[in-house]
Amino acid sequence: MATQDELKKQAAAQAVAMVQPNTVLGVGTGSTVAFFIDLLGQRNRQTPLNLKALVTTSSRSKQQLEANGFTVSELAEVAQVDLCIDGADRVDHQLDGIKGGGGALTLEKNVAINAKHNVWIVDQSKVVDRLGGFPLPVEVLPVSCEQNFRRFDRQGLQPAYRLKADGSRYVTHYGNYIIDLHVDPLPIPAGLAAMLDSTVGVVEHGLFLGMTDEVLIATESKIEHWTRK
Ligand SMILES: O=C(CO)[C@H](O)[C@H](O)COP(=O)(O)O
Repeated sequence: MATQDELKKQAAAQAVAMVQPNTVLGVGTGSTVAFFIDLLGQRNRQTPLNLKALVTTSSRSKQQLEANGFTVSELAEVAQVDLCIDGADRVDHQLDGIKGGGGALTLEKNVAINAKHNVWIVDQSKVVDRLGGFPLPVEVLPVSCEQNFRRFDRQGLQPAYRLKADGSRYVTHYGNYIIDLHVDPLPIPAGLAAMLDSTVGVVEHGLFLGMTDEVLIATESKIEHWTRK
């Protein structure tokens, strides 16, 4: 039986084959994407891809890309991303998902929304019938985080600040906190997304609805290839 890491690597390898030379590539964050970056580096060393530009969604991925010989640009420096490859924490059969387990949701959503084509790479453990089974991250401004925490609590969303190993609050790349909501399954994801989108002090949330075009799912027997209808 393949390990979870072997499955992640298989999905990553398939995504590497989708990258076209002379394009602008977006690269996400996470352990599956980490396999993608190393395999992309291998391919680029064998046959240079001459990417026009490459943007990424975290300092972790940036470091790894640079270690693989890539030059990384800021999103603001590129007009549009041709293809974005990212992981996901959960994905349902409508290709909606929960992301942000690694805390990079704000930049991930900004890169994804500015990409012509989005592909998620996941192993079979991420697939769900109904979105849930994973805390929903919400990035909040520190200035109103307590009010929003209490608001989420009153709404029954079971909020918890994301903490670091030392017990202090996790701080995002942009200096904000993450409140994880523990609702499983999410009853009406689109309604929750709309509520969060209109909550002052919420910077972004991990509901990625209608955003990805394809999902590559590594299962024991094959790579399933789901595309948005
Ligand atoms: O959204 C993310 C980071 O914010 C990742 O894409 C998501 O957490 C999946 O990570 P992994 O491939 O390690 O399971």
